[in-house]
Amino acid sequence: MIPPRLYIAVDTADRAHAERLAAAVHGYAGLKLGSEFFTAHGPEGVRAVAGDAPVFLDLKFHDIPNTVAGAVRAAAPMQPCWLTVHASGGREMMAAAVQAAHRGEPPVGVLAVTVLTSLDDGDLSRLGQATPSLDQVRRLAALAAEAGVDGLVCSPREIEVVRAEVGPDLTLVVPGIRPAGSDAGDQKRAATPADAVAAGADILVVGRPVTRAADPGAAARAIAAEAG
Ligand SMILES: O=c1ccn([C@@H]2O[C@H](COP(=O)(O)O)[C@@H](O)[C@H]2O)c(=O)[nH]1
Repeated sequence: MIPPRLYIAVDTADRAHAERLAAAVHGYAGLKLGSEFFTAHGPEGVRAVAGDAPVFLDLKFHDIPNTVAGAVRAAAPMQPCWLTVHASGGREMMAAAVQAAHRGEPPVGVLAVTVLTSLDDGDLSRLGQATPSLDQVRRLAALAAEAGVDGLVCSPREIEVVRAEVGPDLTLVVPGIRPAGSDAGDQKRAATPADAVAAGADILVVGRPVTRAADPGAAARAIAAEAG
């Protein structure tokens, strides 16, 4: 199977809704299952809803290295293509995650989340981080690359800077995607599918513009077409 360029964020605790979304996008998008779905339904729910679709397990692990490595080992039987850790957990933690993920059979790809796309420079400043988001993303991306991760999660607005920092080999996964005219919601560093792909995104992550659409299948197909 060709790895999907589009993952739909199935952020719901309603299993029937998740199953309908999975059916609507089957065959041309993968499924990103995160803390809302996983907390409600666990590994069994992930397996049941995903079926044969590629799974991106977005639990954003952030803990000491030993604990994160254990969580990655525990996630491996779900056979996700990707899982996430927070880059701000540090190089040692990311390296422990990578070691555990690559020992799995099949190995799992580790993505490091740089700076959440829901944060802008004002939010970061209120967290005591005066450095602009672009510089924080660049620094975390470099650290994650040193730790050996397979890819990075960044906003569409940082793709070019991140690519220049880490080179061509890492997969750049980009949430904060909003088709023109759609509601940004809590996303503060967002862009359209076409702009994200033009900037060099490898994988787009889209949630509410698809999951809250009257016809999620049609919405996902339109985004896939725009992404090319
Ligand atoms: O920086 C990040 C990291 C992860 N996400 C996740 O992507 C989706 C986006 O959903 P939308 O409904 O399209 O906003 C969601 O599951 C987040 O947990 C992110 O948005 N930003």
